[in-house]
Amino acid sequence: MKVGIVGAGMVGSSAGYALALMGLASEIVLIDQNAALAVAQAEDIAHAVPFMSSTVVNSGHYRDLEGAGVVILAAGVSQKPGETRLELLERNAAVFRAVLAEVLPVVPDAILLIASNPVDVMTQITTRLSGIDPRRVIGSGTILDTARFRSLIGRHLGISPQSVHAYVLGEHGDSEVLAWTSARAGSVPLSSFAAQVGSPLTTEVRAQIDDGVRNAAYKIINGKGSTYYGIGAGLARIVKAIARDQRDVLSVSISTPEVAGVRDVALSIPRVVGAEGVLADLFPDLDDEEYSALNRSASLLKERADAIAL
Ligand SMILES: NC(=O)C1=CN([C@@H]2O[C@H](COP(=O)(O)OP(=O)(O)OC[C@H]3O[C@@H](n4cnc5c(N)ncnc54)[C@H](O)[C@@H]3O)[C@@H](O)[C@H]2O)C=CC1
Ligand SMILES: CC(=O)C(=O)O
Repeated sequence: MKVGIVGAGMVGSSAGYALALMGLASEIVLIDQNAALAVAQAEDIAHAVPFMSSTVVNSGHYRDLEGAGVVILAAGVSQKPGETRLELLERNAAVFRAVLAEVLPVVPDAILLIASNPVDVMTQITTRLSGIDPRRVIGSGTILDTARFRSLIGRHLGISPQSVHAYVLGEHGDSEVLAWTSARAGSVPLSSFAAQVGSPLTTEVRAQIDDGVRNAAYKIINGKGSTYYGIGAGLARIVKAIARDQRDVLSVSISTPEVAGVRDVALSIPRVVGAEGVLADLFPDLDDEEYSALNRSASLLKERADAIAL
C-alpha cells in the first residue's frame, strides 16, 4: 500500500521511519510546506531502508499522493512547554483547512489518519470538512496513551506490556480516562493478577500510573521539546491494521453517534480497525466514576468541536 504523509516534521518523519523499518508500505510520500525539509527527511529515511525493507521513500507535491490508500495528517504546530493540546486548536484548524483543500481532490477515497493535536477535535473537523464516511477518518486518539498505560502496568507487574489488555478512553489529552475496571493481564482481571504476583495496585500505585500516563507528554516536552517516537510507532501500528486488514482492536478516535450520553463526538474507545477503516466500536464495562469521567471528556470535546467555525 502507498502511504502519504502530510507534515514531515518530527511526528510525520517518525511515522515514515517506523513504516519503512516495518516494511508496511510499498511506497511512502512525504509532503510539507517546507519542501526542503520533506526532501531531506525522505532521503534520510530512504537510507535506513536497505537495512530493513524495500519501501520506496519519496518527497513530493500533493499530486504525488495519487494512489495512496492512507494519508497521515501530521501538519501543524505542536505544544510548547506547559501548553495544552486544546490550545493548538485554532492554529491547526487553519492548517487543516488549507491541507484538506489540497489532499481531497487527489485522493477522495483514501483513509485519512490524523495525528495533529488536539487530535480528537481535528478528527471531528476533518470529518465535517471532508464529507468522507466517518469510519475512514481516523484520529490516532489514545493509541499512545494506551501504550503508555500498558507499559507502566507491565512494569509494575513485571510482565510484557503486550500481555496487558487495558485502554485509555476519551480525549487524547488532559481529560482522558484510564479504564481500570475493564483492564486485564492475560485473561485475569488486573487487580487479581496484581495480587497473585504480589504487586498490588494500591491507590498510590494507581495514582502514580495515572500521572505517568496523563502527564507523559508534558514531561517529555519539558525534557526534549516534543514527542515523536511513540506516536510514530502508533501511527505505523494503525497503518498495519489497515494495510493488512488485521481487524485489530485499537483505541482510536472517530466521530461517533453517541458515547457516554454525548452525541456526535470524536474520541477514543476500543474499535476494530481493518482495510475499510473502523469496522466496529466497543464499549468497555466501566464503573460509575469512569463513566462520569468519560461523559465529562466527551462533553468537553463536543463543546470545543461545535464552537470552531469552519
Ligand atoms: N496524536 C498524538 O499522539 C501526537 C500528536 N502530536 C501532534 O502532531 C503535530 C505535529 O507535531 P511535530 O511533528 O512535532 O511538529 P513539527 O513542527 O516538527 O512538524 C509540523 C510540520 O507541519 C508542517 N506544516 C505546517 N503547516 C503546514 C501546511 N499548511 N501544509 C503543509 N505542512 C505544514 C511544518 O512545516 C512542519 O514541518 C502537532 O500538532 C503535535 O501536537 C505530537 C505528538 C503526539
Ligand atoms: C504530544 C502528545 O500529544 C503526546 O505525546 O501525547
